[in-house]
Amino acid sequence: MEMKTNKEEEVEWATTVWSHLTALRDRSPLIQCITNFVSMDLVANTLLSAGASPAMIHSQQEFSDFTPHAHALYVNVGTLSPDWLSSMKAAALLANDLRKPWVLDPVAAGSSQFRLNACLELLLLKPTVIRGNASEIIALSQAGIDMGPTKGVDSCHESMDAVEAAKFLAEKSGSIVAVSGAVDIICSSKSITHGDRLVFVHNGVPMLQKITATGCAVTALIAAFVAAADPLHAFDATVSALSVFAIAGEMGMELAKGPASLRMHLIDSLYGLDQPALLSRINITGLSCHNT
Ligand SMILES: Nc1ncnc2c1ncn2[C@@H]1O[C@H](COP(=O)(O)OP(=O)(O)O)[C@@H](O)[C@H]1O
Ligand SMILES: Cc1ncsc1CCOP(=O)(O)O
Ligand SMILES: [Mg+2]
Repeated sequence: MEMKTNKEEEVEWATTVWSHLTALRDRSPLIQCITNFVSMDLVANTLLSAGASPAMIHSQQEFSDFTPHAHALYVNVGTLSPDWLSSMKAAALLANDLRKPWVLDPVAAGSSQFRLNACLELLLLKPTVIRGNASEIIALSQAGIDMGPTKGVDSCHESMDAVEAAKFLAEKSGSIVAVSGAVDIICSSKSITHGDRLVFVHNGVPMLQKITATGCAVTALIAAFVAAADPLHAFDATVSALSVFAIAGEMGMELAKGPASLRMHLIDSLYGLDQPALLSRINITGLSCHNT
């Protein structure tokens, strides 16, 4: 295999991310969201501004009519209760039967035994992608060993501390695993279609952590990018979603005075993101296609 230079890698990623964003805008996929009460507004507005179509449909009675029309399912355990959990499992099973991608956000996975068990049960239903912060991914990878420290929905680890946990979880689950933080990490294991891959996205601004539900919103965006992509390109679609969201955060930060105005400018920047802005900011390391 020929080694690529950093510049070649950067140009290749810029082309990949732009083509995934264009596909999302052209196809405008319908995303079924079963997400927490805190995040519903930001998730829906993020999906709309990126070009997708969100629908918050969480009642099992509606799934047989609605889910066949959705292009992907997004499941988020942020405000979990036992009946929401049965809805989530029913929706994930149906998505699998219909061969539609589904994406899991294990919010605060290590905060209680109920939540951790729920996330592990959902993992058995084979999400296409799992996206969490470092503490969430570490909690899932160590399940049964140690609950570890918790700060609820926020992370008490740096994303780079979760590289080994992410690799382990990707191997164990067969899902693409994404860890958000100062550096976003995306990995998949050799045992799955996407091969043995590890990619780092170096975009974003720390202020994104001061807006509730930005993690939930970027996971929903992953569902939309994966929905608009060929299933074989789900890994690159995941990288693209994380990169586009973080770049919109950087652009929004240039106009913002604090978290509240960043929230507004983030959505505007996502809506208006064009190719020159993307090209000038993109900062991804790791190969953009199978290296075998
Ligand atoms: N220190 C940071 N610097 C730059 N971007 C960050 C930082 N921390 C988080 N982000 C970005 O904020 C968004 C939400 O991630 P994060 O805060 O880790 O999720 P969660 O809300 O699930 O904890 C992601 O786009 C991520 O890249
Ligand atoms: C504050 C809070 N409490 C339960 S869910 C939630 C939102 C968490 O959102 P995120 O993990 O994206 O910051
Ligand atoms: Mg957060």
